Amino acid sequence: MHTGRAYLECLPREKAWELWHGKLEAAAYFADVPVELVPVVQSLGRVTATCIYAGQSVPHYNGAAMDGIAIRAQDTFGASETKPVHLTLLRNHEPFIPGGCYIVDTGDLLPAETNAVIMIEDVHIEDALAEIIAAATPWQHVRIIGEDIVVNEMVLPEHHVIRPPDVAALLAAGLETVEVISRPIVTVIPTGTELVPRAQDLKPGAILDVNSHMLCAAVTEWGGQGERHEIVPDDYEQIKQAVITSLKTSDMVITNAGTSAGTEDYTARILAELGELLVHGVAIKPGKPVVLAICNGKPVIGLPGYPVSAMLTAELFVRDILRERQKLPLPEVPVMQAVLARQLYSYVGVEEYVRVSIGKIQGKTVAAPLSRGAGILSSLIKAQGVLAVGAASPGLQAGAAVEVRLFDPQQPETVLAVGSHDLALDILGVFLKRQAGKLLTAANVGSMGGIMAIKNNEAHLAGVHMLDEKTGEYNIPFVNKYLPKGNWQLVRLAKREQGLMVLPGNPENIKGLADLVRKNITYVNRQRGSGTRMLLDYLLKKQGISAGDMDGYEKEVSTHMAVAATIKAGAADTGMGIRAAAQALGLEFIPISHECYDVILNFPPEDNAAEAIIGILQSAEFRQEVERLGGYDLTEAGTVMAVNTM
Ligand SMILES: Nc1nc2c(c(=O)[nH]1)N[C@H]1C(S)=C(S)[C@@H](COP(=O)(O)OP(=O)(O)OC[C@H]3O[C@@H](n4cnc5c(N)ncnc54)[C@H](O)[C@@H]3O)O[C@H]1N2
Ligand code: MOO
Repeated sequence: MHTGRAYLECLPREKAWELWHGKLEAAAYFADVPVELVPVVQSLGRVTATCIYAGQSVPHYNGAAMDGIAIRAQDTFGASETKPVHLTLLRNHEPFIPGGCYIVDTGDLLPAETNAVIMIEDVHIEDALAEIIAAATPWQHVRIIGEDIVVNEMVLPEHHVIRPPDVAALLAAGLETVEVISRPIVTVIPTGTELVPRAQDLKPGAILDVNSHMLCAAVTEWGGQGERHEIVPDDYEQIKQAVITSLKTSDMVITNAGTSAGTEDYTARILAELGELLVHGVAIKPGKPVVLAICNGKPVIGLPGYPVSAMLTAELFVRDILRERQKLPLPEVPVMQAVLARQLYSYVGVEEYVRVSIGKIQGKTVAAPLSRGAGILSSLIKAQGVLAVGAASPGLQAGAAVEVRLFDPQQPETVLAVGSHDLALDILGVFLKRQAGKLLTAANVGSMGGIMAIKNNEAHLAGVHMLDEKTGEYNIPFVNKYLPKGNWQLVRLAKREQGLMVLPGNPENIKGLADLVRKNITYVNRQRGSGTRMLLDYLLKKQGISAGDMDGYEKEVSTHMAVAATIKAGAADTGMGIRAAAQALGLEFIPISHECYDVILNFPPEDNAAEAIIGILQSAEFRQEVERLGGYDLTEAGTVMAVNTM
């Protein structure tokens, strides 16, 4: 039965954490932790449960620390260059006699009754006699018993993360096993009737379960042991049973999806029934509907279904709980100060996490926001970090100082591309990494957004394809108009084939733009300001076709792929876009025109990146790789179309 009550109360993140952590602490979740014995040779990264004491001394015998002769020190007293001492060389099995010595190698057991070693380079051996010209001090060049570790001495303290030299020290101290804190077992239960386990089972409306694998991987990264439960459909009793069963074998249970207000979102009610529901709803975005509960003294957490929400809430509410349970140190979060590349609106009352690409441009570090949708998993892949827009903030202005939480403290040198995206840019990124060791990061904001980013020194590179209706010329009039200053150059990347996409077999027999005004032909358009829309308007005007006579001119979508998907779904007969999009969805393509996709490069003169990029664009390897995508002509790639050095 659905109660209709959506959320308890959206708590601020800090409050939710305090409640969550406080209750777990009160339940002794961080104190009573299971331990286990593991072979020392498999203990890397584990955390010692107790202090570990040596079972034997290291070394456990007195041994030679150098190659040389083992002697009794008092036999050498008084030796000098003018009064050398001669010692008798004894064989290994011969008993020691005063004035005798043995040849030893580093690590050899020191022969009985000797107490020092003289290095071989300080000895002259002739006729079974060793001549020395300096006195030795007792125990010189000898590794004495326990020099390193003494039996019963503490080798490692408790709650110590075992590193490679620790493995060696434990073994040297005579230990074969070590008591460590057990890895917390975390069962991840993917819920949702729409979920399927394998890509081959996908059909419209079905969703591939990727989150459970992502969350198990995250648990592993945080020291735990992720156990994936099989998919449970949206059924109150089945989810409840899955949680009950999982609780028996786990230290923590994560359910994924079903946290929100939908008719089949049961998580919160189930957890309230099974234990104490602490939180349902945190004032964060993404991740608002997260559910936190304690059942049988164990944390049970309902993570939202959208992948980005699931990942970010796991980082907020799972990671440090697991680390603390294992006594693992909480790593310091690396942060970087940056300026925001463009304006960001945000909801007041929720803390919003925006994934960003980062680049250092003309001396300042710029953070360019990426797609914000909770379902846009690729934003987490492309981003170098996340910035939090505080709950009280309605948003941030372009140029605002922000602090970015970095995913990786080691930031490679980046080339930040802001503008219109094209598949060729991804390939440029691969070449740039190979040849110049730089990472190409991209934020897609359209051509005009790219020009503005260059103008404000907030991008190294901008992809642009803008047609000037008056001259029929691409890009050059725009850079000259909007970028009167700055150290930029406009470089040709490709000519892209633009055309009409139609269903396979071209059922309406569309041949060109003139067909768009035919009765019964429906069109799907690109949004105003997009390069494709500019091109269509230009060509319509040139051919004297009135947009008003078209059915669907007003129907707008915002990507090439969305045009293709609309036609594929039968919601329009045709629409304009690039060949690669038609190819991707198996549509037929009627070529209409070519457009010029160029890049504006913005690097200081001393930076060789611009040169490297132009070199790549001109290379045969790059051209071939891009042309293979279909619909690209790279004959002019790498040609500088316009420059400005003001
Ligand atoms: N009326 C309202 N609707 C929604 C609200 C709201 O406040 N009022 N909140 C939205 C927010 S915010 C989020 S986040 C989501 C959370 O949704 P649920 O946790 O209930 O999850 P589902 O609706 O079942 O799934 C959301 C989405 O994620 C996909 N999904 C689920 N599991 C997986 C998985 N294992 N692997 C990959 N993808 C998965 C699922 O198919 C859906 O597409 O609710 C909003 N709605
Ligand atoms: O909380 Mo949801 O994750 O904002 O989309």
